[in-house]
Amino acid sequence: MTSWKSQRRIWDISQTLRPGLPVWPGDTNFSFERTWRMEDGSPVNVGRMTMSTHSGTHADAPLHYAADGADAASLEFDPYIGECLVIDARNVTGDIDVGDLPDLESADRVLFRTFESFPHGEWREDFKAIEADAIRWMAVQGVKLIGTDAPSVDPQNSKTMDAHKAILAEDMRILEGLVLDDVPAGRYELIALPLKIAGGDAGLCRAILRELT
Ligand SMILES: Nc1ccccc1C(=O)C[C@H](N)C(=O)O
Ligand SMILES: [Zn+2]
Ligand SMILES: [Zn+2]
Repeated sequence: MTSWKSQRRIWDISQTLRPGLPVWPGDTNFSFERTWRMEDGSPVNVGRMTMSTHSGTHADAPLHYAADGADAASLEFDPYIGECLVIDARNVTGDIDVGDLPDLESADRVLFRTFESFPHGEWREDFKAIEADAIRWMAVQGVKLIGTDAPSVDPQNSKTMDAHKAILAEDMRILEGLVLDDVPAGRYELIALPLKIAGGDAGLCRAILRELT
């Protein structure tokens, strides 16, 4: 038998898609059901899912926050694969601002851990967002992708979407809903490819971090 054990340690930073997955208030719940069942005599099991494009761990496509923005199927690979810096922002009070940022070590991709423990079982309205100034500051430093364990880079009640707009203006990319509980701050290889959904305003991701060589 082939052994699939990786030489380098891998952290799964994806939420598990399942019924009961916390979703943005008012958005579509995640559901999964079997349409063909082996116990009913089918030669195979086949399922069907219903979900929001922003379920669990996902990448926002620019189309989510710009009417003429790129859809999920048009997203480039490069922002979603490569070296990243995980920042521990658990002790930040309020939203993440420029003064909360450590030395970014020339990272192209930055992921923020804000939760002490990821809320797998409940929706948390009080998540930490990211200030537009902090986004612009990261852009100046060369950051191309911003990720967070929070469900959005803007506060839940935002009407102005300042962080998303700053990200649009800087042509950066976004990952939301990462699970970083077991990941010490530092540098990793990120792999988080969004699903290729034509017209999609976001793409669900299986996101992992891999130990660097
Ligand atoms: N599902 C929604 C319904 C209404 C308003 C926002 C959302 C979001 O999912 C926000 C989000 N994840 C974001 O990209 O910031
Ligand atoms: Zn989103
Ligand atoms: Zn977003």
